[in-house]
Amino acid sequence: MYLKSLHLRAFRNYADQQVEFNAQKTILVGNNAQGKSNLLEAVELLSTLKSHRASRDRDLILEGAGVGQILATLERNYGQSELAITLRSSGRRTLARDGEPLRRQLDFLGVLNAVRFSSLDLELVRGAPECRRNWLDALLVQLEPIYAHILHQYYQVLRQRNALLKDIRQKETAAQTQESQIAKIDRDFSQLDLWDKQLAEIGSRVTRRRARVLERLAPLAQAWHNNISGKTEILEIKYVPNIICMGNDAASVQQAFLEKIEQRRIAEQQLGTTVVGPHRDEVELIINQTPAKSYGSQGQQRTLVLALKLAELKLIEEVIGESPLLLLDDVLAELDPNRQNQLLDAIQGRFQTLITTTHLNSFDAQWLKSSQIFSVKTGKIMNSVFS
Ligand SMILES: Nc1ncnc2c1ncn2[C@@H]1O[C@H](COP(=O)(O)OP(=O)(O)OP(=O)(O)O)[C@@H](O)[C@H]1O
Repeated sequence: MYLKSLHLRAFRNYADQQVEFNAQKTILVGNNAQGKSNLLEAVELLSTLKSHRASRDRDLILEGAGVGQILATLERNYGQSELAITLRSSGRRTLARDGEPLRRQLDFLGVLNAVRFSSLDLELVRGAPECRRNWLDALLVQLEPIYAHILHQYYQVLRQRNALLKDIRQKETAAQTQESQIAKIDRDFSQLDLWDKQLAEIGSRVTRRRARVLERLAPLAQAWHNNISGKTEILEIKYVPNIICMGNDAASVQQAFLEKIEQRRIAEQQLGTTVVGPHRDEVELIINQTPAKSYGSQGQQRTLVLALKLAELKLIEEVIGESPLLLLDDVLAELDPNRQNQLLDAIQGRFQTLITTTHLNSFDAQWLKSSQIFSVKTGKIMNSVFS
């Protein structure tokens, strides 16, 4: 797929900016805080409808404006697509594809696929399990947009179940002094049974999909890691689901889920929260039999993240049948020449790549020659004197 143009209206620090892409590689060069990452963020939004930096749409809209817009023209094997996201400070977003308003996010997701790689991605190795779950979920949404809906449903059920558990705990405390609370608790328990079933049903869909995607991703990442490390390191990626089950069929996972809920019932009631389910999954990253998180050197961790990102690119390409975009946010200059070359070799003109950087000196001359170079200054993009 190829992003032909992008039009940002009142988005972040861009008032009204049109960008036409005309090379396989685009380099955005500029000082800090000029708007380079903001442009990649717009592409990220087109791809996932989420930003890793903003939780509220209000922050994405140019300060002082009420409405912001991201418009894009994308070329895919099946033809051209026009994408539009309208952001409102009041919070309601609207989406359109080829001029038609879309009611479901699902119909927007999966049109533009992209893999983002930034220095923040080291958190994938170093950060809490949540970072790895989020990464895996974002990848799944790209491969299978319906997963966004499944995940949304799961967190909805989880929230309701947590509220009920909290309520039961409060009533139990009160029941020690008031008889009238006991009947209410009985009613809550029968409601809890219903939530258990829903949690197990939707939660097992999450667990099974995460297991499946890691099964496909792991060998790709292993091969890249082995290659980049000069065959000195062996990477292992292990999915550690909260619900452990021998089979991966829906019935077995659901059964294991319900059994675990039963085992942890007292703990859940005492804590007043759900302790069973994929919101407690972990993905272990192990290099030469040692957890990368605690023992990996910075260099090893960088190699690992690079291997994961290259594996993501390959997997999306395999599943979608088209090459996704690659967004490199200030990351190339941080890689040593060996890793830089590995990455550049892997891209080989196959993936449209948008790169942000504060300086061009670390780039290979050949690379610069074949790239389109823009300079970014206070929310304005100009053709660079280097191109
Ligand atoms: N909603 C907004 N309205 C106006 N300006 C904004 C908004 N959100 C962010 N900015 C501005 O955008 C700039 C940050 O841009 P960006 O994150 O793209 O930096 P960058 O060019 O990638 O730099 P760095 O190399 O530091 O990452 C800051 O000047 C910030 O004040």
